[in-house]
Amino acid sequence: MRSYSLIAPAKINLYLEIIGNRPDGYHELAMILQSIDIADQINLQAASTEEIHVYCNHPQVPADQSNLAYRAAELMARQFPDVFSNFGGIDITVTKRIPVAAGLAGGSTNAAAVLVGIDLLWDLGLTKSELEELGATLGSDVSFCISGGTAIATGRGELLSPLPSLNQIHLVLAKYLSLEVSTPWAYKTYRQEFGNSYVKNTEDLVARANAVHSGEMVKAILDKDAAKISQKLHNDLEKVVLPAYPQVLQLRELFATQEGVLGTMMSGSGPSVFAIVESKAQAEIVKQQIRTAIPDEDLELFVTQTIANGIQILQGTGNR
Ligand SMILES: C[C@@](CO)(OP(=O)(O)O)[C@H](O)COP(=O)(O)OP(=O)(O)OC[C@H]1O[C@@H](n2ccc(N)nc2=O)[C@H](O)[C@@H]1O
Ligand SMILES: Nc1ncnc2c1ncn2[C@@H]1O[C@H](COP(=O)(O)OP(=O)(O)O)[C@@H](O)[C@H]1O
Repeated sequence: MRSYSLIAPAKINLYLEIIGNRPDGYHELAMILQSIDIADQINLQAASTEEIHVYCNHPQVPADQSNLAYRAAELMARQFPDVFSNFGGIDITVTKRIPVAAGLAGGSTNAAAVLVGIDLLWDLGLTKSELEELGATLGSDVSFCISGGTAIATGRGELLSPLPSLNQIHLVLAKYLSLEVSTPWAYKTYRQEFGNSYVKNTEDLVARANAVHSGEMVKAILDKDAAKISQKLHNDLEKVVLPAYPQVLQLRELFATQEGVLGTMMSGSGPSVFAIVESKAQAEIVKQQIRTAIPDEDLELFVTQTIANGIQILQGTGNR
């Protein structure tokens, strides 16, 4: 039986600017996305059942048709019905290590891995941009997760311009296990509170998009300068999430006052918060300091780093 194992890394947002409302109800964004080395493992196994099944070890992740990994497989089955009926069903096993509902694109990167894996499993030979186009129909962050690394993302988040790789920037990442922030809530609240300050029509949107402020961050990335990157971190969604979630605000403030922390920011729609530090050794010290300040077992802490890749193939067999 054919099978593939893939590694699906999480992402953080080094920059997230909300440019305006879009006619499709989404928000026009200017983001800089960055892969990190916290990753899930996705195993795909051809099955004789002619059905798609998802198995997942995490209590907060549904193992039904709402799972993004399931939806990615279903999309491929719909796109390539003849190949699907030729190869039969698929068993998908998701081994979760990425914190769930954290602003780290956990579901999106699982979907990206399933697209890449099924392309191999079924010998489809799809190009990166074909896979990215399919990914964009599943979620705004799925396209990025395919190639990962460092990229400017505009539109809904699906229009990508790769940047030179930025590996080995050391990070400490924190997330309260039981705290979840809904992405639709975060954008809706932002629109209600700040919608008047930005543009409403397409012409203005183009003018505003030309004036986004991520240029300084791009320069810092090109210089691979962790200190400069740390000074230019930005996330508009902090304006609505921090006031509504005091625990996230507390984490953000605690990180900012730790010796050795170059910069700190919430990732995506939260509630995870990351800090950039100078070295792995420094990251371990900062992690320990945060643990001492907040001994709550509900707080998950990770020492991690930026990486230059998205979905990676761990192993695969092509024997039918
Ligand atoms: C906030 C970000 C930042 O990278 O990440 P997460 O916090 O989810 O990881 C993304 O914009 C999230 O991407 P993703 O989670 O793929 O979003 P989607 O499934 O496409 O959309 C979820 C919901 O978010 C809102 N949404 C999303 C993207 C966008 N440009 N405008 C929006 O208004 C919409 O309400 C949509 O229904
Ligand atoms: N494969 C998956 N992995 C994680 N979460 C998933 C998955 N499929 C569906 N979900 C659901 O998607 C929601 C968002 O989770 P996740 O993708 O981890 O966060 P975020 O969108 O903040 O990056 C959660 O409520 C979770 O139950």
